[in-house]
Amino acid sequence: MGYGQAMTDEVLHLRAVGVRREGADLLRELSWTVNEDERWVVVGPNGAGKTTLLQVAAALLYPTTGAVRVLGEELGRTDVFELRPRIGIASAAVAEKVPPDESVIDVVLTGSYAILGRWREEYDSTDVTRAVALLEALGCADLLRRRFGTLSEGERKRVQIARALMPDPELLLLDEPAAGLDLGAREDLVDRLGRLADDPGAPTMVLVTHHVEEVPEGFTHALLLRKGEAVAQGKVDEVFTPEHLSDCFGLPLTVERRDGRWYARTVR
Ligand SMILES: Nc1ncnc2c1ncn2[C@@H]1O[C@H](COP(=O)(O)OP(=O)(O)OP(=O)(O)O)[C@@H](O)[C@H]1O
Repeated sequence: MGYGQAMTDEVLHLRAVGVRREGADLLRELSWTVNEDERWVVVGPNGAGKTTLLQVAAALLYPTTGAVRVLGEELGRTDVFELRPRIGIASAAVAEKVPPDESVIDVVLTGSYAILGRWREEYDSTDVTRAVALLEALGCADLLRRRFGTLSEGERKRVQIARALMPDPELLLLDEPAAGLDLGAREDLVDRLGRLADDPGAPTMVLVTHHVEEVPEGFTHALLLRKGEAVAQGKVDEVFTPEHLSDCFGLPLTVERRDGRWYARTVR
């Protein structure tokens, strides 16, 4: 099949993608395909290129070399302003741009239009009902009148995910959703994401993390990144081996799976 012909269930396709900035290769020769019913985790050490990859997948960053197709549209040949509302993204970069005075309900509502800061948009009652339902599903309906700037880190993460889901995206990208959370908040979030992953009506998901412990049950595939290159990719249990993870993090690791969750530690 030629590159121009998208498979019907393909959501994301990267072919030999490179991203170069100031002489550094942030991504190098990366080829990757994500299909509709898959839930992917992207795992790798600091600086591996995970956030860069998510920016490309979100149609926020064009690759220097190679080709990217997102939801059937080829980057560089499509109107990204039409494409972006079909993609939900929750990341620290997005959260930083939220005005601290913005109410939680408005942070979620403005997700419909992939914009930040409420400014004279009109929302109908179905939008409000949906925003409230999403906040409820993420366990934070009681926060809807609070100002975003007053929330704890864990509360912010959940509100951001509700916001990313607001436009009913076909692709949901989550950049380190559990970073900065305490143990209880992490487990709560991992559990909720696991339930979302199991929902056949949920969007295709890609979740970036440093820790295999943060991979929710129900995530089917993994991509290991190191220095901008893929170390391994495929079904999660074929990728999360001691060999691949040791290679990815550059130290000897043992890995185990218990009750659907993953645990890694250094070999002593
Ligand atoms: N504009 C830039 N110029 C040069 N290097 C850059 C630029 N932007 C990012 N980098 C570098 O690219 C590498 C990949 O960054 P990226 O944020 O994608 O990694 P990451 O895997 O998400 O890292 P982390 O886990 O620490 O968040 C890092 O080493 C970073 O310092």
